Amino acid sequence: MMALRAAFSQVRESNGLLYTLAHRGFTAAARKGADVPDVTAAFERAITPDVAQHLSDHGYAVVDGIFGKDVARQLRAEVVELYERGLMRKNCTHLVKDNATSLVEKSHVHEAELTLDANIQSAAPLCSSLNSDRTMATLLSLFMPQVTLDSQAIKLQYNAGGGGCFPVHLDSDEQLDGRRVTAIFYLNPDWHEGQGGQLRLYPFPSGPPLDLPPLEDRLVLFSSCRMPHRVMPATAPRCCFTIWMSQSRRRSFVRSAPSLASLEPAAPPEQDPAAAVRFLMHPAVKQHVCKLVYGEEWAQSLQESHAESAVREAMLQQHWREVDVIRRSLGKYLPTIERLRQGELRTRVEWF
Ligand SMILES: O=C(O)CCC(=O)C(=O)O
Ligand SMILES: [Fe+2]
Repeated sequence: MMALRAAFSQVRESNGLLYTLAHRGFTAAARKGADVPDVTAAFERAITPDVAQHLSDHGYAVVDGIFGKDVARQLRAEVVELYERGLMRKNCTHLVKDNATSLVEKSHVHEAELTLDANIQSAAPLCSSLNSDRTMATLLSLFMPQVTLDSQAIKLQYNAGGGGCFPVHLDSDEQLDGRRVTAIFYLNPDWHEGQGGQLRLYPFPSGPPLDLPPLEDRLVLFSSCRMPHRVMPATAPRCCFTIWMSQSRRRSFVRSAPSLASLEPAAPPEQDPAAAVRFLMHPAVKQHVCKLVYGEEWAQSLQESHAESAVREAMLQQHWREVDVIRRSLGKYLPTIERLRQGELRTRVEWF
């Protein structure tokens, strides 16, 4: 542990630019009369080797009490202010069909990307200062040698309630972009069960879906490319912000997408069940297995997240066509998939 801490200080000291940016963020917060929180210390307390180990082994980790109540309230106030000043945009689901992308608005969910917009940065100085601090990415890279997180982006979200939610999705595709770790900070004091809005993770096949209430001052980390998740309908306003940490420099070393045929075991699943499980758990295959296993729930979440429209219908039809194709191409593995679903087969998942 001491050796790791020493290595961490060296990394930090060699990166003066990040410190300057973080300091500018704090100065802006201070000008507004806010206390100046020590964000670096908060991240150092939060991202321990144990947290990184849990993230690595299970694909997610939860840390409560990140900044303390006062800072959490300041962060929430910034998110609410951006919403009330009309500086947020409706979040959209992207439907890619016949080489064209249509955007389908999610009901009630509003967002602002801080990274690109100087106006929004100055309206939310504390949130911006969090994104300028690289401690979280540095520590995760140190404790999880599978990833080298060298850039990050932040998005603020205001869900106005009234059933606002997200469909089941992955945040990223490792063939297409560098996002590897999603970190969501929740900012909802006095949350109670009846308000919904839980983050639901699907850590298949390690366990059943897991509901995490969006509690004030809670941080949830998970694998951007390999952890399917959704947000349950929220009946009350719900605030959070997300930091996506990416490995941009090593992207070119990421293996290219293998074909299903090249991964398939030579022996049929009855003869070599272990090889069948390995095949089904390959990240390129597992995402399809999840879509099949949670097909109904996936469809329902698409319906709940968007108002009725022709594009939503097209999205649902596309979903069911995909599920059908997956079911047919994985036909001989269906009994193995069912056993995985029942938790009868133990297997190690590579989450990163
Ligand atoms: O609001 C949340 O809890 C998660 C939002 C989400 O999944 C996303 O922005 O991609
Ligand atoms: Fe997401």
